[in-house]
Amino acid sequence: MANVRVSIDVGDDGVAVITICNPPVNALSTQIIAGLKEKYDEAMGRNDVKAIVLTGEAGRFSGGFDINVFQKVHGTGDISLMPDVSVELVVNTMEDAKKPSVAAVQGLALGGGLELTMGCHARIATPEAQLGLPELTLGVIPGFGGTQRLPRLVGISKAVEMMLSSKPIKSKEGKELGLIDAVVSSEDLLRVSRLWALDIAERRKPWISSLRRTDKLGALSEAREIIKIARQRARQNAPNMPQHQACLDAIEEGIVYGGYAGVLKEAKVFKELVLSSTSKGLVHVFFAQRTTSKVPNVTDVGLKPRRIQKVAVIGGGLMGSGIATALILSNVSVLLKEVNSEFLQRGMKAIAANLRGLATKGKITQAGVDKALSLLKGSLDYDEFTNVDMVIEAVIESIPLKQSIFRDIEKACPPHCILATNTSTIDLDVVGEKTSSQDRIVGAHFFSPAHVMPLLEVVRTEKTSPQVILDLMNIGKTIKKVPVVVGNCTGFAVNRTFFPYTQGAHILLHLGVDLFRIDRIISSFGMPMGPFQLQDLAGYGVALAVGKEFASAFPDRTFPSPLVDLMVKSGRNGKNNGKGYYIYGKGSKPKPDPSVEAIIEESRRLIKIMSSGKPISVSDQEIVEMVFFPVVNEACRVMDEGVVVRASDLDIASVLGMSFPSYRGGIVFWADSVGSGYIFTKLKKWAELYGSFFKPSGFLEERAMKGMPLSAPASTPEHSRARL
Ligand SMILES: C[C@H](O)CC(=O)SCCNC(=O)CCNC(=O)[C@H](O)C(C)(C)COP(=O)(O)OP(=O)(O)OC[C@H]1O[C@@H](n2cnc3c(N)ncnc32)[C@H](O)[C@@H]1OP(=O)(O)O
Repeated sequence: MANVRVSIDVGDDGVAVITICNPPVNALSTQIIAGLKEKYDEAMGRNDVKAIVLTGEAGRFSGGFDINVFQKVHGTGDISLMPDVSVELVVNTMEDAKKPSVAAVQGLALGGGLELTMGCHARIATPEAQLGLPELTLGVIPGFGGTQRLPRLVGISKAVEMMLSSKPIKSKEGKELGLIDAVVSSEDLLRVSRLWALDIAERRKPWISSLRRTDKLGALSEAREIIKIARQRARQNAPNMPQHQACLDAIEEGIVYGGYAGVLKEAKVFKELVLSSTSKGLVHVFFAQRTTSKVPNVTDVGLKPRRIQKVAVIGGGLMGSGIATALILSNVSVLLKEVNSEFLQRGMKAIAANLRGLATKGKITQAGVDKALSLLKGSLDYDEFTNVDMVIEAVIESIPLKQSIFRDIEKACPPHCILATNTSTIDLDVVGEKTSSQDRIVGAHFFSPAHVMPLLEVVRTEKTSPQVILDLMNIGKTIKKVPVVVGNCTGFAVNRTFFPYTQGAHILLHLGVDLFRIDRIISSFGMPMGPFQLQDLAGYGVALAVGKEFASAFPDRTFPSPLVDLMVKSGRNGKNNGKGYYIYGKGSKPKPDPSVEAIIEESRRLIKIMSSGKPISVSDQEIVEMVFFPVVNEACRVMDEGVVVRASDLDIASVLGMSFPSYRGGIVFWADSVGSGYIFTKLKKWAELYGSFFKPSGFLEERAMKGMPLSAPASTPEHSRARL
């Protein structure tokens, strides 16, 4: 591509400005890396060049190594596609050169971008610049020397924190830590950087190679202690993810044997990790998340999102107050409507409490809380709905109530206003049945707590206009959600796909498998908690209501477990009343409650699915499969019916809506790593043994027979009975 290049511009002052240009984030593609080497060689060879300033075009230094290359390596298994940057470019060409380099950093320097700056002899940055090493989020470790140079510039403790958390810092903090040498305005950036480079060349300022520094490393025993603690923490916080320990290995190697040995170790470990399944999953999620914003016939037809300044939220309960919180936090004015002043006050208080919670966790400042609250107004009628751009209804799941609200808001709101509902169970066509505004009716399905959970299902009906979908996607992004456009069906994409999750677990339990073993195994697979603990958390009211919903929509594949009913009868309601499958005490971890065993036995007696009353014997792997393969089976139906635009949207929905482990790439990606044939065979066997709940769908069977991945796009248009 013509606009992908590295340019060199030598001034009268003898400074060569080398600029990376690869829109939009100046990613370090193979071409850019070759260009950097070439321009550096040119600068070294020219007599009129005394020093170098390295920078990025269009206000961004660099978003790091080109992640597309990882994807190519994953697709081909060919690790030789990775260019040799760490030694060849950063050490030999830049850091050990006979002319000094200064990095002029604007916008962002992430991953390989920040690593290039650390190979320079000084770094000048503008105040807003973001500096970070987020490689671990892609299943790898920094691979251009970051594991060695960052500890030498900012000290081991901070470097470990930055790498393991993947969180960037701003220039001001970078300056305090010693990562940045000077913070200047963007107008001054190049001028100051040129002077700085000349000052180094002419020895007015020190010529420092980061890799050779040791002054920030401290005593060996201290360094080892920091790493030991970090290892323990990573084992707890990032189980199943090898990159955390591997990153610490590389840091430790450099501390013990010196920076250069560390660079070599880093390069070796980096290449191994690039080929890991963790990296494959995480890189897939990176691109899949960005692909959700590309919706055929919506985002590719030249429409522009309209500005949404004021939103009315109807209902100040758990969901309504969460949604309102998310909106005001992102500068959108909210009118909160309730039926009486008591409920309104309760809603307003809940919003204030949400904000306080975020402030306590240090996520926003007190000024941020005040600013957000100034955008909130309460209302008991529709008088002020005349100038709202969008309404989000979030009242209880009652069809007549929702229908009457939609009739009212159709009259009260301006004709451009988007009419959205947060229903999770009611058909949108039914919600809007009594209006003549079907084209502006859309689902805005948030997940609880709405101000925290990142997913927003944008539910469209056959009549919702592309403009309305685009507007909702846009406001979703404004409030920092990831909008995924889905079709209108029972449970939409996430709840529909995951309803067999708990069902599968209940079948296993009734086949005699220990409840706490199921939860333990599913947690170690990577879910934040097992299906039973999740039921405790959501409350049994939700479990019963949702169970009924799915039983009537999909009677052929619902397992009629009597257990939740029995739990309620015995006075349990999960976490809400402290008594569920687990016992919940204040401030302590949930403890398995052995007394539920009697209730489970009663449930088993009622349902009698154990053949000759004997528990089945299953391996840990089979437990994972009996819980997740039915989920994959439902995902197949969701894809077949066109409820999602593409398979990878379901991956993102599963990761962000259900906390399916991102390092497994999402539900469909994971299923493909297991293989459609294997899943089909297993489900077929279980269907014969345990009934129709496990019966493989037509879509799965077809893919299995053809040996096709589940994520492959449908080969014929009629394959997909698009519901979108
Ligand atoms: C060897 C080294 O140590 C290894 C590495 O450097 S690994 C890479 C480390 N860098 C990262 O992880 C940063 C990844 N990128 C990001 O976090 C964000 O994209 C960002 C903060 C840079 C910009 O965010 P934002 O402005 O919201 O734009 P965003 O939509 O995410 O990205 C814009 C486009 O750039 C692409 N992009 C971003 N970073 C990229 C990268 N490092 N490589 C390739 N493409 C990249 C995105 O895929 C997207 O493409 P699309 O428009 O075709 O969908």
